Amino acid sequence: MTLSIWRYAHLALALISSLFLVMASVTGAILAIDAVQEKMPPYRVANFDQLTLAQTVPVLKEKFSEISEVDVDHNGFVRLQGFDNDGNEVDAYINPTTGKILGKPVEKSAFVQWNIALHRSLFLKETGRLIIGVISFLLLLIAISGFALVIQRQRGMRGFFAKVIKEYFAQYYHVNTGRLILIPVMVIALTGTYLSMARFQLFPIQQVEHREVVVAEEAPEQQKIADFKLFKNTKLADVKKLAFPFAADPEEFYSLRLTDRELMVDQFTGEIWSEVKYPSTLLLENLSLDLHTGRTSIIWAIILGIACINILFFIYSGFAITLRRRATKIKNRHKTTDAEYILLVGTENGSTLRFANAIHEQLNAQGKVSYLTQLNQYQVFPKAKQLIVFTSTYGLGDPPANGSKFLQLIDKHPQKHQIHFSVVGFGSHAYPDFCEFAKQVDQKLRAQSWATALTTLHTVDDKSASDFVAWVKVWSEKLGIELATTPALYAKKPKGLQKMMVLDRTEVNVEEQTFMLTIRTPARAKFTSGDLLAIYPANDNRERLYSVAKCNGNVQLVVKLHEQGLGSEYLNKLQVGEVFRARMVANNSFHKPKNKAVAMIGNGTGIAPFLGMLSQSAKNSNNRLYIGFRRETEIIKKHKEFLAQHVQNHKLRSYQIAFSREQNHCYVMDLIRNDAPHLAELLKDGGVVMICGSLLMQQDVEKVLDEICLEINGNALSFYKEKGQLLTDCY
Ligand SMILES: Cc1cc2nc3c(=O)[nH]c(=O)nc-3n(C[C@H](O)[C@H](O)[C@H](O)COP(=O)(O)O)c2cc1C
Repeated sequence: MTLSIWRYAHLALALISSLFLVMASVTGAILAIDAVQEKMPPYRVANFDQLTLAQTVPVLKEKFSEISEVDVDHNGFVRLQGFDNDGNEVDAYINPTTGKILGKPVEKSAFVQWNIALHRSLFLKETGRLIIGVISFLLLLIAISGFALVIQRQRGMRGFFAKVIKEYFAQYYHVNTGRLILIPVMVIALTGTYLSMARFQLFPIQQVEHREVVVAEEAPEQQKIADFKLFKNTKLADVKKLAFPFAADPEEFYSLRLTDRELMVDQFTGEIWSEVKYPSTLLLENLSLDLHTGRTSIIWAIILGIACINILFFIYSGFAITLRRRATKIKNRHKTTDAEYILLVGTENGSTLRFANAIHEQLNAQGKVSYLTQLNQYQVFPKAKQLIVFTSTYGLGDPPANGSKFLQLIDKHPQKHQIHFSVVGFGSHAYPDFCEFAKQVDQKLRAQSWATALTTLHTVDDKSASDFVAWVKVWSEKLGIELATTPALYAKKPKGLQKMMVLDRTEVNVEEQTFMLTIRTPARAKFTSGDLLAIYPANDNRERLYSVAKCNGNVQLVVKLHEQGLGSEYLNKLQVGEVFRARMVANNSFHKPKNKAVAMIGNGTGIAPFLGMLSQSAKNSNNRLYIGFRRETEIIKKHKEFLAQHVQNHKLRSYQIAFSREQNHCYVMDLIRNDAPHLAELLKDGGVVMICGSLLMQQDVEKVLDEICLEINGNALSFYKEKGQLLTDCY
């Protein structure tokens, strides 16, 4: 319940303020760059922090005939206005130890000034400033509610910086960067709010007023400025401005502005005539300005810039999370009161709803009266025969947002007749309380007099379609209802499909029923031989995977055409020049290791990745190939040519081909047995065996290899498997 309040508050505030926040963040990031750039010119002298007024003022007085004021800015740059000894007007940054002119002050560019105006007031003067003030305050509330959400997600303050479990990109980085950048964002929001409040004079204004001073008519004797006690004790770094007396008149004095007070100082004796401390509101305003603009520290200015860019990312990822939660809509054809199958869903991020919806749609398609709704919509279902609860778990075994009231509702609305129920829990073993809420629901329903369990509690780990199918099988069998049991049907729809084009193809070989395809991938598709090409032949979520060879930068497939084979028939229909959508799937466990001796073993279409690996091999690689086919067909003659060519250019040491249906009935296992001493030595010396092809061949090959290893090396094949020396990709 509390989770929902924080979440809705966080979302509502973000919705209201997002447009303004985008503007404020973009301009804020630009101004942060400007703050960093401003510090680049080398006008700050090396010993600036140690210098006192007593060291500086006498030097300047000597160098310049007249000085009206000396300003020290937040960068530690000293600016002097006055006249030099030749009577020329001076307004420049100077070296406070020598009086040397270092550079001219430069006005901020029109672009930066435009950004400042937009950032401060949206070009709307006072109205704009008010809006910006409110937005700053909203940002503070967003940061606070975000902080509360992270604490809840991480189960308390202690786990605040504990590992975040990655569900998907937007969620993972929203939380991760959120907790890192929280403090700068809070500082930006708090200081922005304070500056606006000060601007609108929401704090009592205290004027800085000096007391009346009675001045002697005769000027006292001029003391040495370097001996003025106040000047000796005042560091240049604490000075904001020193205004010089106009003339050697006793009524004229030094006006000294420090960070926290203002002083009037006698020009002849250095005595303090009057001293006024700044009110705390003004000090706070200055501090807010320092923190909000990063004007005093280059590192802080950089952090502020990063925080501004991060706010933009928060806005994107926050809305991406929200859209994802709302993506799956519930559609019911029947009324609650008529429904015989009641499907209740508890979901936070929408994935559980996807599974429930798949069952709901199948029941509807079979003419069953099904009703799908959220856990919190639980009520009396007058015609219900079957009740199914699909629910995820969050926090400490807590319900998802839309199931917060469910357990109480069960007590509140007892059903009026006997109903069968079944509970499917969705969770993740990455969390300690695996499917805890589903367990509570199951127990609660078991305790109801009107409820009879149709199945035991089933759990689904990490949205696993095969876990879900295990429940589908049990439930549908008990009721005699036919439901799909192919996991791919319940798996998530593929994303990131890319356009690929068929460059070349061979005809299907009558004997072996195989053909080869050469496919061009988009430039951004990164892959290597041994990776998989995933195709979606029926344009649904049914996926078919093929091992690929990378030849001349293109994908090369060797496909066996199966009768009624969804994938192979689809590929066979593709013509040269045709474009289709697919994606590359990295298959890291079947990449050819570099700089190692490799024995490639396979049968039939299993040759495909090896062709690519040989193409990609360096010269003098220690590769050997053992491959089995039924008969010597045209395609295999082409393979032979390719292999002979690679032996010639030293990418392949040797190759052996077994034909099972030719006269001598040779199998891959026979080739391996014949080469037993070499294979045993290869494994002993750290070489790698790669197997690709049918599962049956893999079993047989592994059996033979095991015998060889035991006999010659004294170790079982499992010994080398554990060391990662056996890589397989069989189907
Ligand atoms: C912040 C957070 C907390 C979670 N806590 C648990 C938990 O305590 N137990 C559990 O089994 N799964 C937990 N999960 C995993 C989800 O229950 C699981 O991913 C589920 O499939 C999500 O379903 P939904 O998308 O329908 O909400 C948690 C996930 C997140 C993001």
